[in-house]
Amino acid sequence: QELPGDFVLLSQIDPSIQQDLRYAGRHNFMGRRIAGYDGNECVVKRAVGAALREVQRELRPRGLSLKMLDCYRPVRASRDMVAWAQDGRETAAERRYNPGFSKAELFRLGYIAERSGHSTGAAVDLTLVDLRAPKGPPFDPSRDYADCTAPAALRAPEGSVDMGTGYDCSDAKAHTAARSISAEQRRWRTILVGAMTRQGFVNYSKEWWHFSMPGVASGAYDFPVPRR
Ligand SMILES: C[C@@H](N)C(=O)N[C@H](C)C(=O)O
Ligand SMILES: [Zn+2]
Repeated sequence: QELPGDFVLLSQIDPSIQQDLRYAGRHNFMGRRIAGYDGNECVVKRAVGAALREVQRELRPRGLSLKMLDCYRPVRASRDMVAWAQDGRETAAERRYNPGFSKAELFRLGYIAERSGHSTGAAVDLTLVDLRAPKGPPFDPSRDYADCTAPAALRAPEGSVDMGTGYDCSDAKAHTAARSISAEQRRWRTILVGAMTRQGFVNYSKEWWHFSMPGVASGAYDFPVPRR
């Protein structure tokens, strides 16, 4: 597959890193595939991919794996998010991701960026999978799950360790340093942030899952996320 600039498929750098690009399907805050996500394939700048391979190398002997939730994001996807946030409607399923305020506030409060670092290939959203834990149920789009701040057994399943909130939970509980989580949830966040920081990534304080690599970005791109 031809990719512009210095972009690579993460699967070619480290196929052991799990991928569940949530914006390529229905299990996300918009409840549908987001524009530009033609496939579930993590694309990043080469330096980011190399650093993720090193993070994975550190985690694997501990029985853990990275799971990518978002990688390179086409500019058209951010435009789709802006239009959705301003459409004046809000379903209960959408509200699960921002239980404390309306989706129209998501950009002003810093939970989604109009010009996202993801579009440069230098930012990623990710979590940890405990390779020794049982697999857990799949996401069922017809079910009424509890909101993203609820206990893990009640919220939509994500097939990953319990970080205290679901992915893309726009709430103070998702702030990386939140005090309102358990010691075990804090321990998982500390493991993820520690492993990523050691390879040069910087965490975004409002989202335990969002990391970027300084010095790698060189402009925003709009090619579609490829199919596998
Ligand atoms: C939307 C969320 N996954 C995210 O990535 N937020 C940051 C702020 C962004 O949009 O760049
Ligand atoms: Zn992100």
